[in-house]
Amino acid sequence: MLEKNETRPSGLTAGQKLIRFTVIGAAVLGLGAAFGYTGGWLAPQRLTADRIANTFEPGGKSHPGFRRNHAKGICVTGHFESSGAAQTLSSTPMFSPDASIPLVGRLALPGPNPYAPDSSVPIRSFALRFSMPDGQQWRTAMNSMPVFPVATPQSFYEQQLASAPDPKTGKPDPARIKAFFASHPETAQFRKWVKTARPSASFATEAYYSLNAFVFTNNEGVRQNVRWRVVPLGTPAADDATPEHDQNYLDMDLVQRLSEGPLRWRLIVTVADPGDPSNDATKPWPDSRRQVEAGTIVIEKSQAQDHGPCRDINFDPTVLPQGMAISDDPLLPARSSVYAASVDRRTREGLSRPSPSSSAASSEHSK
Ligand code: HEM
Repeated sequence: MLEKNETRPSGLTAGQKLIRFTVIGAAVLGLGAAFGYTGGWLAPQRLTADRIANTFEPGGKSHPGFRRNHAKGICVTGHFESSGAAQTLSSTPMFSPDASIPLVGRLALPGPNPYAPDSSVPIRSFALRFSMPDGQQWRTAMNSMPVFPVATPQSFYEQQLASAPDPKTGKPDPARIKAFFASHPETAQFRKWVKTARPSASFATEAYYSLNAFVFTNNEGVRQNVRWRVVPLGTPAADDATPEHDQNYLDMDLVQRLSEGPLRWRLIVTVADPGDPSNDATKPWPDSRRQVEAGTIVIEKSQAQDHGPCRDINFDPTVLPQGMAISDDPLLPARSSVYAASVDRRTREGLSRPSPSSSAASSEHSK
């Protein structure tokens, strides 16, 4: 309360007001510019997560509710049985001797089409989310090829553009793909692999690779660069998938195999030698590197992805427990932000509609 004889401050002078408004205006403009920069509106050529995500919607068309990449897939559940051997590499509770960790996974085909024929691509994928008793998680998304075509998000983007369907033919233009490969010699090892790769007729017979490098830290604080892969255990090779196979051959094969018992993969960690590149997924490490068998992945059940437990999971490979961290591989942060853009789009669009692949495996199968 003002005393009777007190006077109010006389107010700001015109000059002071001008300064105040200028400062407020600058702050608002600065904030807007920061949003604009982050959103890529100020620099249309700058590579953003949304711009990469758009490449999975060729011609501006998408399949609402589905993952923007690896759209056709099936959920699986099971657990991981630790051997204890990887405890020397990472302090994660998952690698404690005799740990048994529940998991939710997803087996899938790369590509944005949830109705793609199983024989359309020679690559299959396996994503896993391990949930530890103390609430920590390890999420990993692996592909069935031992080497990635490109090393950087920019090259990935260029490859996506080069292999997009030509609006005139509806098919990728071989000349553009050839030109991309010619200007990207780092794709050589991948091209060599892809020449002999065949689309397998089973998810169960494939090995799946982390491709990116990560850093493991053990209880003594020793840090080492690693990659990992999962290798099928006791599963004889299956035939190649052919165009004659049913659209949902892979799902039906999985359901059939699980009705006979669980499927198993060995989780093998490869430890880098000093000097092995950790920032370049186009360069596999030599086979002679130390291999540590961390344990066994046991898959017991499958569920259609439109109502299964994997549907809403973002298998972001940067979600890691204590004792694991991302490396300096530039693909990892890019993957994290583009997966988030994909999750944002698909969850905003509503629930995935049942796909042909879903209907083939709409009941749970376990033994
Ligand atoms: C910059 C490079 C990459 C980009 C932009 C990219 C993009 C994407 C996107 C948008 C999704 C869908 C995510 C979702 O909606 O949940 C996805 C899924 C997936 N990606 Fe990548 N990816 C990249 C590199 C890789 C690499 C190197 C691997 C292999 C190790 C990989 C393996 C997978 C797998 C397995 C899935 C399916 C996950 C699931 O089943 O939900 N990706 N990717």
